[in-house]
Amino acid sequence: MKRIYLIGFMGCGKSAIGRRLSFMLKLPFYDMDKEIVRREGKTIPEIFEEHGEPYFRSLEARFLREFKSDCCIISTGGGTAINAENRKIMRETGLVLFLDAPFRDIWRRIHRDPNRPIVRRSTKEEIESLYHQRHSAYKRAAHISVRTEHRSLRQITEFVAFQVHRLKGE
Ligand SMILES: Nc1ncnc2c1ncn2[C@@H]1O[C@H](COP(=O)(O)OP(=O)(O)OP(=O)(O)O)[C@@H](O)[C@H]1O
Ligand SMILES: O=C(O)C1=C[C@@H](O)[C@@H](O)[C@H](O)C1
Ligand SMILES: [Mg+2]
Repeated sequence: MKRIYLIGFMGCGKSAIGRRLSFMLKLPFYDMDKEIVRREGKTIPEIFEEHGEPYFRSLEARFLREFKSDCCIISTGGGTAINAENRKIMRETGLVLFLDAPFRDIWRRIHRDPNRPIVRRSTKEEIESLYHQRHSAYKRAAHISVRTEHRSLRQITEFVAFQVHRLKGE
């Protein structure tokens, strides 16, 4: 089996679902944001502040280009799927699932989190506009979109696991 990528906007649940899915499917789990933080020895706000956003984007692209393992779950960063080369790599090396959450759920989850530099530097209106701008890139990247509204983390994880088994059986 190839890789399973989770994509979507900040706070849609990529990290939370990825961790649960890895337990359920007994597959290794990689959270791209955490891998980048570990490799750089800096937090994401520090990387943005000290080196700028383009440098962070280059680290995401390099992670995907150089990553070697198969049969694993990868939670991407919220901006990973915006880059066309990243989309191509993900679609060619795995199954790409878009966790499609409504903006009001997203905003409730992220607006007080200091670890997301884009949220820290923007107004609610700016984040909402970014959410709409990015939506079509997530759709383009994904093999499957999963609507998360009114669903618990457990329900979403079970639904994603079901989709993975269904596609494996085809
Ligand atoms: N369907 C859901 N029901 C309840 N809580 C949720 C749901 N989805 C996500 N959450 C919670 O919202 C918070 C943000 O989720 P998470 O960190 O997984 O987002 P993310 O997509 O990884 O964001 P980022 O792109 O910034 O890394 C977490 O506390 C998570 O447990
Ligand atoms: O949506 C984004 O651009 C980001 C999302 C997070 O996962 C991190 O990758 C970082 O905070 C940038
Ligand atoms: Mg995350």
